[in-house]
Amino acid sequence: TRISRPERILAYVKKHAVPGDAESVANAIDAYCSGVEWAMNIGIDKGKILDRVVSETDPDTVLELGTYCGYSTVRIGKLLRPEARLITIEMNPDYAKVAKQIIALAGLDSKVEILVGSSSELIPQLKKKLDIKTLDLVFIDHWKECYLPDTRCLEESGLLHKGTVLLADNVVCPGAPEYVKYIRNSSRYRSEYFSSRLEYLQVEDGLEKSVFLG
Ligand SMILES: Oc1cc(-c2ccc(F)cc2)cc2cncnc12
Ligand SMILES: [Mg+2]
Repeated sequence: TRISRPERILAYVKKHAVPGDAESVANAIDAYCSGVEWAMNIGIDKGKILDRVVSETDPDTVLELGTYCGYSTVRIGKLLRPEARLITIEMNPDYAKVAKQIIALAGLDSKVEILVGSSSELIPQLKKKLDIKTLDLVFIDHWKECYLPDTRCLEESGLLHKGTVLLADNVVCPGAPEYVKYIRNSSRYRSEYFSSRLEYLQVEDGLEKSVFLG
């Protein structure tokens, strides 16, 4: 059988990126996915919104739900201070295998920890397993049906503090209606929608930024 799409992306990055240069890794993935074949990375336009939210939040501890090939992991990781930590959860071991190599190529492996498994099982273990107190930023970009249950789990696990930022991808396409309904109607969050484009296409999509009020 042919190699998978993530493995084709990895091969392209190995050929075209500069080891240790995170920006060249992200640019290589964008070049491949714009020019050769589409893939579900956050992409350039939404990526710039992600960059701005990460820079404004300047987090010590970040949780990403949904690693895929590690594109957003690299985009976030390259903006973090040296002592900051980024935990990313991916349930597909084949995706995680590729992401680990892409994150290492970007020179970010010292800041990033990839956990392979179900977010609903791993979130309750974060405090104990990873000596984490609370999260400063959560980037939600996995299966849309998991956005709301995982957010409830983050609340109940005591992982959110006053001011924690949740940033959710794909709130328009493919859409996360239950999550959006909950978060926009909850008095425990202040939410803001950032309209953009689906990665590498002219279709509308957007990010929902929600600040936990405690
Ligand atoms: O950014 C994304 C985009 C799409 C997607 C797929 C097919 C389509 F037609 C449109 C959009 C799916 C995703 C699944 N998980 C995380 N992120 C995703
Ligand atoms: Mg996405």
